[in-house]
Amino acid sequence: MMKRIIIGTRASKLAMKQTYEVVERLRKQWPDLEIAIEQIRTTGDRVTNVPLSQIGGDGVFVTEIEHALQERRIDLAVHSLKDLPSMQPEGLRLLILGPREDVRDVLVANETIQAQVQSGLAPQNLPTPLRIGTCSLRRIAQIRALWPDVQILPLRGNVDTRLRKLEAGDYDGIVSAAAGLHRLDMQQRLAGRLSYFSVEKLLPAPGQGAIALECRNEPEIGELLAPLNDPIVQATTTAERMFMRRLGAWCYLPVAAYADVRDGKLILRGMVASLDGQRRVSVAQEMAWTAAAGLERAEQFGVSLAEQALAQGADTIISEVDTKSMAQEYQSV
Ligand SMILES: NCc1[nH]cc(CCC(=O)O)c1CC(=O)O
Repeated sequence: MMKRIIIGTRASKLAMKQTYEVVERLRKQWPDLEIAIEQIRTTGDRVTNVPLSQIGGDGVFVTEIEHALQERRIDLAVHSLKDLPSMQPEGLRLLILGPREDVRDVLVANETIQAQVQSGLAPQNLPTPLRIGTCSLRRIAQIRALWPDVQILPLRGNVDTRLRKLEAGDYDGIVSAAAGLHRLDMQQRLAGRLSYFSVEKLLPAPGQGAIALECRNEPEIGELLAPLNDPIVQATTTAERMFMRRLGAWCYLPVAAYADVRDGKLILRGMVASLDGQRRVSVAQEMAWTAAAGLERAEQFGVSLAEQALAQGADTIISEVDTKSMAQEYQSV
């Protein structure tokens, strides 16, 4: 059994909060384990004024951390699963922590539409044009389907930066993952200004709300982390990520997927939409799920749902997304 481990993480508030959560869980499980934390600066942290897709797209928040794992400078990395590319690097594996945070996206309103948020956001009550900040193609496509006249404005940065830009009056509202706001205990501060999108209205990104533990594929560290693994969240997020991977969807495409397990059934929903919100392929499928079914079943399930989406025209929608021009401004997480 290992006596000491080094955990690598980004330095953002959200990343540190997630890391401390993991440290606490490890301490409970292994009281004698020595734990050190090493903060790692990623390309995504260094370059903040340029759209993510221009500085390398996929993996800008994780590549440096994965190198540190491969070079044995750290033993464990804590990530938001959503930030990880759907292809796993050689020699590294993922264990998913449970429980999963709220998977939904949420609209954070500024005072221009706060009253409408409280009365339920009927489209006819919203200002025209409604100015919404997001950089995610997945959110853009689905928000345009909900509110056809919406004006989408690019918005990047960590949670604090995004909220600061909202307070400055640049937007009527911004759309974020509820999980990030909840983990940073922002609900109180934002009370009365939050309007949650049901997953039916705005399907989340694969892995949204889940924390991933990444380590070398070696038995010693695997043994240490196994008790923290949540097999259900591991299976559902695996299905979501395989849906994404089969579509060849790098993080700048408008692709969404969400799975959960209810009454012994794994239900997976997937969606691909055009950026104008006009065309959409939505697919769903369920299978009996028990822990014994194994992850491979969940993987195949994600692939087969993606193939259904392709058969219904998802490939046309994907190929029509003008990735060159869109990639300059937006990403999809
Ligand atoms: N790269 C953005 C990112 N990565 C993880 C989260 C939130 C937490 C989560 O979904 O687990 C966010 C913020 C957002 O999308 O609004």
